[in-house]
Amino acid sequence: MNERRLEELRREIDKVDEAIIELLGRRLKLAREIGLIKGHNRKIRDLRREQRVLERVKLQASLQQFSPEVAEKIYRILMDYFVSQQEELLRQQRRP
Ligand SMILES: C=C(O[C@@H]1C=C(C(=O)O)C=C[C@H]1O)C(=O)O
Repeated sequence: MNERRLEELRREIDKVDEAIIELLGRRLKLAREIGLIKGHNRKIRDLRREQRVLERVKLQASLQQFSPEVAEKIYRILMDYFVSQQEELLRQQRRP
């Protein structure tokens, strides 16, 4: 019985993981669009905006009884990645 419940819960976790990755894919598309709007004349990295994102995410994390510190670490990694993807997109645009 416990085994069955464990399998059930793991299937739920798999679904949650799928949703997380799908949302990250959505976030990536949005970040790329923003990168194109910024273009070559504006700095890609916006630390003030990143600070605001971190504040929101940490607040949401605590409302979900999730560690704000862990949420912050995850988001710092994510935002580095999104910035690098925006830069890569603009680099590709420069190539003939
Ligand atoms: C997506 C943006 O570009 C960068 C990436 C951010 C993010 O992933 O949330 C936030 C700020 C910028 O450093 C933006 O300016 O909104």
